[in-house]
Amino acid sequence: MNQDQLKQAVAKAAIDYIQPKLESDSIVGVGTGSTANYFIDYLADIKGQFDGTVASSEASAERLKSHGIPVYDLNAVDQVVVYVDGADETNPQRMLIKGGGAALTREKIVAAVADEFVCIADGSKWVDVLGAFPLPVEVIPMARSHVAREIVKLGGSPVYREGVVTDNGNVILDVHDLQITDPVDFENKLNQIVGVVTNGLFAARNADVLLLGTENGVETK
Ligand SMILES: O=C[C@H](O)[C@H](O)[C@H](O)COP(=O)(O)O
Repeated sequence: MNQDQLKQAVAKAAIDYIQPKLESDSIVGVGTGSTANYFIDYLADIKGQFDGTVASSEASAERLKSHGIPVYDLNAVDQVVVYVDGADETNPQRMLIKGGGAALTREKIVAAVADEFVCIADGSKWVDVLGAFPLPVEVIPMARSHVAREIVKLGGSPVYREGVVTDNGNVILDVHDLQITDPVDFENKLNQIVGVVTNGLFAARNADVLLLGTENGVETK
């Protein structure tokens, strides 16, 4: 199977995983990216088995609405029963790097609210040590140079993602040359830099379940 087929396989597996947990008043958290897009398309097949969704990006909200799936403001819901999203990297502890599509902050918010976080990823995302994928950091625009200098002090090489503005009106620095041996510590250190909104490490709040697409099928980690 190619990478696209693996993404479809894990998206379908996520539907099978969440379906028994859904009730007529359930709210499903929906992530962002190409794998999440497959999940959205499969979710359309079971609409009516849950109330609606909250989305981690404007793009996902639009895709959900195009399928006739209700999308709620997160402030208007009491509970998100499950959050399903892709990742750019995952380690064996289900700690993740996310934000390749610049949606990391809203993704982290929905993940924080959700009772359960199900990550769906093709096998190319599996690593022993996080950091080969440049770590996205969302930054308030006026703090960009300050944050970049502070990241250099932490041993990273920040690169401004030209032309990208997040759904929150901010910019992204992608941090290269990392080998993140203590993800919770590094996530916290980055978040303490003034001007950082958040970073793409999902370590303090890792995924509860990982559905990993491999040549041998979808493995549950
Ligand atoms: O900001 C984007 C998200 O974190 C995505 O979940 C991540 O980049 C993975 O995207 P894809 O499923 O397209 O590989």
